[in-house]
Amino acid sequence: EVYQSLDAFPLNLTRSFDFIIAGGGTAASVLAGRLSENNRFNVLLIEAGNDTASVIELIIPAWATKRNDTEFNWRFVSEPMEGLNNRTIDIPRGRGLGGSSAINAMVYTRGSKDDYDNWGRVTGDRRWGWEALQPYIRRHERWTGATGGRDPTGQYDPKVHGYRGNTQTSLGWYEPSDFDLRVRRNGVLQSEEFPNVLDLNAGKPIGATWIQSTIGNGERCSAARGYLTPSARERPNLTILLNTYITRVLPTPDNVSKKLDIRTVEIAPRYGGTRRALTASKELILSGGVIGTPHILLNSGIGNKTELEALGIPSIRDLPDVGQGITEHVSIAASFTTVPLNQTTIDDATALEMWQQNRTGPLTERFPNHQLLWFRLPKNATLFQTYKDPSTGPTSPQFVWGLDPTASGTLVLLSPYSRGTLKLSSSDPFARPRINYNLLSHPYDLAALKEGIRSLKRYYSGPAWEGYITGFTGPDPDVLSDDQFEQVVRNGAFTTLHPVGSAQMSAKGSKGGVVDPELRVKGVSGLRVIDASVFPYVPAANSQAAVYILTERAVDMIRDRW
Ligand SMILES: Cc1cc2nc3c(=O)[nH]c(=O)nc-3n(C[C@H](O)[C@H](O)[C@H](O)COP(=O)(O)OP(=O)(O)OC[C@H]3O[C@@H](n4cnc5c(N)ncnc54)[C@H](O)[C@@H]3O)c2cc1C
Repeated sequence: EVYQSLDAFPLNLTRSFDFIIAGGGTAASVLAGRLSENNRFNVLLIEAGNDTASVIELIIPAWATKRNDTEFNWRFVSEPMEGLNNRTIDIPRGRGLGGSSAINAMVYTRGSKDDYDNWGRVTGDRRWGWEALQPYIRRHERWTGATGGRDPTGQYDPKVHGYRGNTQTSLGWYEPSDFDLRVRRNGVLQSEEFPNVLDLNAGKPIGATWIQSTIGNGERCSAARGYLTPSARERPNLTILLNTYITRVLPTPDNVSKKLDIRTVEIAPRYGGTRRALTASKELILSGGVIGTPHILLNSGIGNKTELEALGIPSIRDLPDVGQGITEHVSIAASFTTVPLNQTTIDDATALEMWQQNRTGPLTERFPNHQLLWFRLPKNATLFQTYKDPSTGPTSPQFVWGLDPTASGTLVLLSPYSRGTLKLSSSDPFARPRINYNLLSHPYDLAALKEGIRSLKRYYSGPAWEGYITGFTGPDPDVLSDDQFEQVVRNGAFTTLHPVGSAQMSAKGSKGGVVDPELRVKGVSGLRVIDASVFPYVPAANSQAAVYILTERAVDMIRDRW
């Protein structure tokens, strides 16, 4: 059953809930869908926003940004960052069922083998490594081929996909363009540094890859649409409560064990009002995302004791790492010039007709480019004489660049050293938290972006680009002085919306971190955190696939326990 608001939610619910999932986003939708498959489990999911599943702008892939309003987007704003010459940046995050997966750009990239092996290393738990995660990597996915049914042979590896999962994935509807073929030709001619890769989701995405998306039959497949399907919503053991704000999690008052037990969630109507408390009989699972989760923990008195008490919030568990260590990809714009391009475009009315008639055409895509270039710097790059490479290993790209026919775009640094923080601004749970990613606070990140630009220059000087690329507009570290380059980057850098790691998992005995490798809050029983906040490192990839993988893994940990 779906309740539209707390007011509509019956006060005298006789049912008790085995699991309460606090937050209704990407991870939460997977949890609610999977746990309620077992009719022994009574599951309640609580979400601050509205339903998203039938909002047309959130279904048509090219229309994703049309609902960039506060209904479906929290629209946080960062604090001024020193590394960005005191600029603030916008921090969009999904609000509504499916969370960020309902408003994101749908790019489907799992990351590299080393990304996951590194999770296994830092948590001392091999279950988080690439090989051990293979069943979960496939379990969430339903590969659907290419939109419109064209033959995608040679653009993906059928062996590495899942076919029976909930998240529909696909290649785009377009046939490869002359530009795409030029990219592939260059992949052969420059195969040493920029090879062609058959499938970006096979564990070693280094080279030119075709883009895959969480799109099925020309429609966005958010976590809400994939897991909270009409038939899942009909389950008598699944309750969804919308437009309800989680203020805090609360300790169990009559707890007899010495260990702090937390299974109660305090909630209020979306815009404030009388608060209520609900207790799970088995577990409370926090899935508020990279901003919501640490915000709720801190509001509850779980975090840095000194800082919380200074705000007048009684500490119930001193965990100084709550809100610490947020990692986000940092990016800069760069542009090359090309010979005049003869690009045909389809007008808006025709595009809409194509989508309506048979779910084809440009509205089935979010981006105009069909391929991505993932790359690493040469092993002997002088930069590594000064800095240890922060990327997780040789299968992890250090950069990604969208291969757009205009040869202009965004260069993304995938493994930055800089780490950020989230802190409370007041003891009011409705007050916005103070978010500072500290972008470009570590000198490696700036130095790496400089080398990344040089790699792009080498790429576009490859033999296949003769007669196509005519120049480089910049920012060019070989033309600008060091100081000029630095100022261009600091004044222009932005992010790619993949923040993670505000409540990180760490090894069982480790004093650092917020959750153990089973994602239980350290020193607390009854409470897990399952979402992107637990990632100890940002993957060298867009972050949603890793959330699906992590959550499917976590579902089995919960099932094993109960
Ligand atoms: C605009 C945008 C574009 C992106 N593009 C891509 C992309 O192309 N590919 C990709 O892989 N990744 C992309 N990402 C990132 C990816 O979507 C996220 O990493 C992932 O969805 C996060 O999942 P999550 O479960 O951790 O959090 P979310 O999905 O954000 O879920 C958190 C949920 O908790 C709810 N919540 C928070 N606080 C409270 C509270 N106090 N009370 C009640 N509910 C609360 C929120 O409303 C939300 O529904 C993008 C993200 C954004 C915002």
